[in-house]
Amino acid sequence: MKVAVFSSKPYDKAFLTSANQGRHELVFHETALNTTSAILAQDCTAVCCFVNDQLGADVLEILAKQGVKLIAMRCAGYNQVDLNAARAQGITLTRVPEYSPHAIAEHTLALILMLNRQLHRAHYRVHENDYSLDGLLGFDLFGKTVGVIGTGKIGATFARIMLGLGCRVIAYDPFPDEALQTAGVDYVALDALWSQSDIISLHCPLTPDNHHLINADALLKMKPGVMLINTGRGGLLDTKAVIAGLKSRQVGYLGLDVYEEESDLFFEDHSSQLLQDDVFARLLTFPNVVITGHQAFFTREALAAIADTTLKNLTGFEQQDRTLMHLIESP
Ligand SMILES: NC(=O)c1ccc[n+]([C@@H]2O[C@H](COP(=O)([O-])OP(=O)(O)OC[C@H]3O[C@@H](n4cnc5c(N)ncnc54)[C@H](O)[C@@H]3O)[C@@H](O)[C@H]2O)c1
Repeated sequence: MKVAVFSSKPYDKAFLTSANQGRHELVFHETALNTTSAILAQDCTAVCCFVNDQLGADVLEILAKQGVKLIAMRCAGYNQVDLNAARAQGITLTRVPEYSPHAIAEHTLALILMLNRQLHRAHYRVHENDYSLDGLLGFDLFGKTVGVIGTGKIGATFARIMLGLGCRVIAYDPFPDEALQTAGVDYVALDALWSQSDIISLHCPLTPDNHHLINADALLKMKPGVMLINTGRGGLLDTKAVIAGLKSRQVGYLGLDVYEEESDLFFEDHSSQLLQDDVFARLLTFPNVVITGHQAFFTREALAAIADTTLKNLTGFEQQDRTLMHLIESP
């Protein structure tokens, strides 16, 4: 089967080619999928996409007209896919529901430790022969309350890590996980999570219902100086409201691996260009904000698992064997 792989980086090519073993004809394109680049999928039965490829109704229509029958997402989230339009166009959707929840959960912990112990600032001080500690004061994680929003595969893994560090873990999820409750996680209402948490971490999918879940109202209910961590999806957090919270010190620390407008920025080297996004530029001015460019998933184990499941999805579609496929069901 001929497959156009969009937004492909050298590491995607390496892991997908290795998992493919020559079975499918993979055509790699560095460009992201959008209305202009969709033409590159001509003659392809499938396209393989990543988090910032555009899969709105307009792109899906172009793909369908060119004969594309399958969109194989090589990620877990699919908030950018117009599911109704895909169904209307008769396009099948697959994804990689699980690759390494540890990769994202461990990166979440890295952001927490970096912010708390000011490692980003300490690193530069030492390189400037400055060993003063003023301004680097942290706090013990032991005994602090961590609020986890969404306790699926990643949130549950993260919750267990924080329990292991001696934190009190509270969570909000419409579908509580009994095993986590047994392990010591208390499920609470959102308002209680806002008011009790020293650290709040987002691990739910972005849906129309929870866009800007963290907004000005929610921020007012939180403990002053709260630490916010978002490795979920950028749209879960109202960035402008959080910037106001940082300025008033209601938000004490902010760790982001995702950003609302990341599709214009992340995964590319823009170092010789001027940054045009003023909101993002403001975030970069705070000493208590750490941002990574959607790299939480980026471990060897995760990339190997993503490639393996993506190839199974392609082969399952070709063989019409649903047991091999991880389908995204229509709403
Ligand atoms: N930064 C990264 O590199 C990266 C990588 C993978 C996934 N993610 C993000 O992490 C999210 C979670 O991934 P997962 O594999 O744990 O998914 P999952 O499907 O296993 O778990 C999601 C959980 O969120 C819960 N949920 C849904 N809506 C909610 C809401 N409004 N409030 C609270 N909980 C809600 C669900 O009940 C479920 O338990 C993905 O949807 C994706 O957006 C980020």
